Amino acid sequence: MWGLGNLIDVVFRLLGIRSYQPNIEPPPPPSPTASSAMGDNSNSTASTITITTVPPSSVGVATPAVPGPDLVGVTIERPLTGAGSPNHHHNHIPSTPQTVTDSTATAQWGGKQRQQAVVVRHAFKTYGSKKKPNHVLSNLNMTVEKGTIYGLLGASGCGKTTLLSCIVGRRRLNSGEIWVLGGKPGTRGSGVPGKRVGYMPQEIALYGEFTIRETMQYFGWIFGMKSKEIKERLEFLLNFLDLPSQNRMVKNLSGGQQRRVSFAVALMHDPELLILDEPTVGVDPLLRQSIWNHLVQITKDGNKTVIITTHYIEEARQAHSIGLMRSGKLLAEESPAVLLSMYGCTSLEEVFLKLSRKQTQSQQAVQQQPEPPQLAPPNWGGKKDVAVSNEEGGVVGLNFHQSKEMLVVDSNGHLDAMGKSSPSKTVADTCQDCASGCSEWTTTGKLRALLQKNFLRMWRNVGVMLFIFALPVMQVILFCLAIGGDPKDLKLAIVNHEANYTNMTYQYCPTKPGCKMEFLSCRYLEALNVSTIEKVYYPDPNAARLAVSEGEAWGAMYFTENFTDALVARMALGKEADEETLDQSEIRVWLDMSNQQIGITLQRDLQLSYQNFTKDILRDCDINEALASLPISFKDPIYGSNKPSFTDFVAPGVILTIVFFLAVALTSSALIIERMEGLLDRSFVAGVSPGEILFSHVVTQFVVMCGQTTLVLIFMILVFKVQCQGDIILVIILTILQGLCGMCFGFVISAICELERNAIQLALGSFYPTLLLSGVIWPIEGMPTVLRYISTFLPLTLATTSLRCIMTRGWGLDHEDVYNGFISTIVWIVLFLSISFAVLKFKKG
Ligand SMILES: Nc1ncnc2c1ncn2[C@@H]1O[C@H](COP(=O)(O)OP(=O)(O)OP(=O)(O)O)[C@@H](O)[C@H]1O
Repeated sequence: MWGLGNLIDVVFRLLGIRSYQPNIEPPPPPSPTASSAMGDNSNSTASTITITTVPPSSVGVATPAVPGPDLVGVTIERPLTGAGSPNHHHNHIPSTPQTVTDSTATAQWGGKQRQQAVVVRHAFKTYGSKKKPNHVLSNLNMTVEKGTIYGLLGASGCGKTTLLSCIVGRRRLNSGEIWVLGGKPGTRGSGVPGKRVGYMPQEIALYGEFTIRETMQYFGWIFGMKSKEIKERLEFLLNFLDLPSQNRMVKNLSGGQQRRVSFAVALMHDPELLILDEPTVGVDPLLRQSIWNHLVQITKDGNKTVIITTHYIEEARQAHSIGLMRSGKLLAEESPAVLLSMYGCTSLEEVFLKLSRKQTQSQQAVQQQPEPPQLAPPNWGGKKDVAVSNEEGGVVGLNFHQSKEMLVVDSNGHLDAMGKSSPSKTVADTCQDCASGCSEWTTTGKLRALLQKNFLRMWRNVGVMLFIFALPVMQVILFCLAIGGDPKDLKLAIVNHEANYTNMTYQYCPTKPGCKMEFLSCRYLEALNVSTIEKVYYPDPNAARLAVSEGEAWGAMYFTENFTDALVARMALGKEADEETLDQSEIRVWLDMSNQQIGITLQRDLQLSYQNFTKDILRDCDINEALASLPISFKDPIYGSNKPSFTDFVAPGVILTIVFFLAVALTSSALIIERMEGLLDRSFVAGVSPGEILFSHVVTQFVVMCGQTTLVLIFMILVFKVQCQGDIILVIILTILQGLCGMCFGFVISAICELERNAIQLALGSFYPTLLLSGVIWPIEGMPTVLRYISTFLPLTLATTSLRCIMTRGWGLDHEDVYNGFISTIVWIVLFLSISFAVLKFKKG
């Protein structure tokens, strides 16, 4: 009879609310198919439902090739339906995992009741787009009993790794259900991913720059082990796996040694469930045998379970059960001895070939049928358990009686995927065992491990260290030396017909000091002795202009023969001056304005020099020199100086850009490299959450950022004297915040990009638009209106304005322009962090 829990759950379901019970999934009503397999009891209203098992074969006793303890004398219960012979091709996988509470109906190994460590039901998994799906798992069912070694065999690419990654919670099925150690992987309190599982992925997935000891310490800390425990375990594993000195760097080990270290990591915390993806590749036969012996040993007491994939099919004879996988299904799931006798083969390879042929034939037969059965989505209970019937129709000759022990709904309607060796211990209990540890958002061990890992990786990589600290300094130095200075030695082609032409570098031109109106052109040319201009002399205006057109000079200047007389007449006559006087008194200049900065500099210096020249004459003649100025008087500016520096304008934006994009560069690849090397997955499976990974990187980067910011500001402000009128504390805080913002943007990039190449492209691709649109090198007031709006919503724009206001105007946080920069930066940080956290959390294949 359903308990109150079920009733509440049904009400919740009707209301569309998923009730929360740690690790307990409310079971769907039993399907008719399951019912028939269960016999009458399935419909019983008794407090427990007793289910029979589907038998393996007529062979009731499976004797493994390498008999391990508990393996002799296997008793598997007979079905009530009597459809258990392999010849019946009966595929009675219960559509819903159900618990057996009647001990007579459970599988027994050596007289012991077996619990189920892993149950996979109706698993479907595709990669690729909906239009072109690559079906990797197609209605796969699998049962791994606790305390056994389960060998998962199959050709390359058949989906073994995919299945394992779904079991450890790193990938999600498209549909179907997986139960691991009584809970669903990835659910709260299940301990999976986490310390209940030891996972050895196919790739090495180790930090190359760590020593063996540091590697084990890292994972040991993550698993919450004490330093003493780690040391002891390390010593055992070094001996057991014949590893070299614990101080050897992983990257300097041979391929086989690296695989053994990887295996040691999986064994480190002595987990309940070991998932090993090809652990024996590249391992010599002696060690391979000792690995297998160890696996047999640890499963001896019935508490540890091992799932292992291997390409050496024959070595899997030592497993208690074998799952032969092909085309996304298990062709068979049985003990090696049963498989061999059932198919009359002498090797497992033969069995596999036989089964594969049968599967191909059955698929062809199905295709020839007028109405091929649809591959229906899995149906957990209810009337149409189509998936089960399809298996029968689609995979002829397969023995799917893997459910030696089914799962039964207990009196409270709770699902016991473990098969319950102790009636008092339910799945809920099992899961709650670890709930205290699993529900903590983090542990000091994990943080310690992650932080040490980040710092150690940087420390061990001198190139990265130099990059981190030398690059911003170099950028500042280069910026201050290369940008904003006045152009120097710009060639000006001068033609002065008041003096005789001598040669290009020299022209005799007498200057008369005091209030003497002679050779005024020479006096002006003397006033033109500025560092910007290098004078070159030409005999006539045409030659000078030709020099400009040929790029030999930036401008040509011409004084007429009677320049001095005409200029004096112009000043004396004032409004009476005739056209010719005006024309002759003119200094004619032709500039090359193709380079705006150079053209403007020349214009500025020619005009300033002329003003100085006239003021000098007027002063010598006791006339008010103010007459030489335009009647617009620029008083001392309120902010800045009368001779504004481009450096001061650009510096705030450059400081932020350097810190922002260095952080992007550092972080954007950090996660990708770890992910590509399988390290991220390994840490996730060990129980590290995306939040913890992000947090550890934020802390590491923050320390780095403080160093970078200090260096950038010291060089900018103290060494190169870029003006900073405001509070330096505000400058520091805003710069560090921008660094954090860049780091979070880097996280987003690394979370969404699969390849480092794509991350670099995205980071570089975002650099120029951000730089150009953020008002760093040109005022946003000069942009079209639409771009100005877009610009406002970029992470660097308001921050640049804010920093500029602090540094050049000396404003504080009470000014809108200043606090807007802080607010926008914080908003961007939160946004980027949320995006990367969400992507990391939900981006499973
Ligand atoms: N992330 C992915 N995106 C797209 N396709 C994938 C992805 N991972 C695996 N596949 C494809 O899924 C199929 C199964 O791959 P999987 O790695 O699970 O096979 P496998 O049985 O473990 O192979 P092997 O024994 O060679 O390791 C392959 O065709 C593979 O190309």
